[in-house]
Amino acid sequence: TMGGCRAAAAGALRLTAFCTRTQRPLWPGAGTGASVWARRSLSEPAALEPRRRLKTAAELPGPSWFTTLYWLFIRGYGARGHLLQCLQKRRYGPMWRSRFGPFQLVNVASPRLIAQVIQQEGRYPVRVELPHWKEYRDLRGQAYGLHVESGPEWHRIRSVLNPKMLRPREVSVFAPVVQSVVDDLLARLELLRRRSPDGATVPDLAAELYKFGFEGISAVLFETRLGCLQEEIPTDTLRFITAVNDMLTLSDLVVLLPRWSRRLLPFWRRFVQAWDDLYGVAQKLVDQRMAELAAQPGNGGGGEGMYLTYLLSSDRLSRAEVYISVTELMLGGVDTTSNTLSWALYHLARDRPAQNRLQAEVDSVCPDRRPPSTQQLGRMPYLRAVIKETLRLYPVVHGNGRLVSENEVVVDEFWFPKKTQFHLCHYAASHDEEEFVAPEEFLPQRWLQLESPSSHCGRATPGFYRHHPYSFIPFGVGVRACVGKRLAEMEMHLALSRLMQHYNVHPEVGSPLIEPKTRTLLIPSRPINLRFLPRA
Ligand code: HEM
Repeated sequence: TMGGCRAAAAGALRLTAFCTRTQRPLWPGAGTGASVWARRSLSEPAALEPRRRLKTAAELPGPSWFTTLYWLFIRGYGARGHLLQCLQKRRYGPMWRSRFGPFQLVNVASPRLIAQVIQQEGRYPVRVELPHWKEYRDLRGQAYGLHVESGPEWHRIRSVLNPKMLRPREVSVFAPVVQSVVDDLLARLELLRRRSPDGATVPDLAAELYKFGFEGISAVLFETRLGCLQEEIPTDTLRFITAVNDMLTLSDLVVLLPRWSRRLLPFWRRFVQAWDDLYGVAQKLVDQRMAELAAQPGNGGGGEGMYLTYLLSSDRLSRAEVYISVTELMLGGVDTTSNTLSWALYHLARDRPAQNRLQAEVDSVCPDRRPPSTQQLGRMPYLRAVIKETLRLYPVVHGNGRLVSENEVVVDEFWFPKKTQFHLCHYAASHDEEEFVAPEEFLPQRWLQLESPSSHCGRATPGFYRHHPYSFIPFGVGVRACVGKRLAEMEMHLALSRLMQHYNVHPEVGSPLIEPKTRTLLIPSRPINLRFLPRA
């Protein structure tokens, strides 16, 4: 399918583009710099088609900045960015323009259109310019790192980080250390559960799972256990977790506020402080580990050992780049896996048949509560389906970005100049009822081929649950996709399977339904408390 889409996108590019020349861009920023006339060579297939006039961004429907402000601040969509995607899609169709502070956005919310943008993203795709992140890095003289860096420089860093992070075989090297972190998680949940007044409830599960995420990524990076899941949580861990929260909360706000407001309002100062804390903790851990490595005779590189050892021994990153890469990997590893796991458990607790089925699968592959190996995880399709379904309902990255700087982009009958900022509406796409039957329901079985409720005479209706591949891209796609995908999946699969071996999970008595909210990422709007009852 992806090949087909690629061909379709290439076909669209081959069309001769006839755009009306406008003296002044109808939509500020849309036509600047590049010529509005886009002529492309007439190659064979396109020549047969009638000449088509391509429209410009100015012809897209969309709300004014004033209307957006109204939605964000008066109607309360500021913390419900995911629902704003759906609302605007209903109102304007699958592609519309909007403004977010200084950013002019072209929103795309159908998988077909998202695929077209991604397929034209070029060699060095950029998600979004993060001027405030960049400014902070400049202020402190730090390297830019993956999120801020672009072009061949970004690619160089990725090519160092990728090999040991994204190849399944390489990532399975980290399985034993992740298993030991899961041991700690189980012990920690057992302690909390026993200590609670009813002897079962673990309050604010996501908070515990943050520590699991942090310990997991740190164990992989540093080959050292920090003890985040112990009784006494290291102060640096708390500092880091608080700083992640502050930075993510302030990031969207700081970028909207004019510079002059920084002397009057506390936000920029707090944003800088949060980054100082994040970077400071990472730098300290790297330095500690380096001192340990230097003290160990015979441990002089070769890329053996854990991730940091590998990064340092590759010699392709400067020290400053190692610091910022480690900061970013730790940042990526905390909120993402923890919230996804919390939602998965939240739904399993409310869906007894789903939980039974998952437990039965884990028990049959790993009898006697033996911890699963990575090969055994591969034989647990329902486990993987539960995580997928959770990410479909709650994509932590609910909206992604693409700023295509190398070429112009054609999406359906629209032409966009270089440097157009696209907003890829992951949430709207994965909740689209044209793609997913009963999109608001938690139905892990939709990911298992051939299972469908509309089976006829005992035979499943093939394709009942089929969807466009780009309607579900929680980790992004292409060369800029999530670098932590494999590790995140391994962590979530190991933790969830082992939790299922040990506990029956129940909702708190009388607990309300919990909606997600947006705080840069999509997270639960209130703490998820669950009861953990040991399995007989
Ligand atoms: C449930 C777990 C996770 C989800 C859903 C997720 C999702 C994403 C998404 C959607 C992107 C943007 C990709 C794109 O633009 O195409 C991204 C980027 C990134 N993620 Fe993750 N992520 C997860 C876990 C992690 C973990 C555990 C780490 C760290 C080990 C991590 C590190 C990163 C980094 C460093 C980037 C930036 C990559 C670049 O710009 O080149 N993520 N993630």
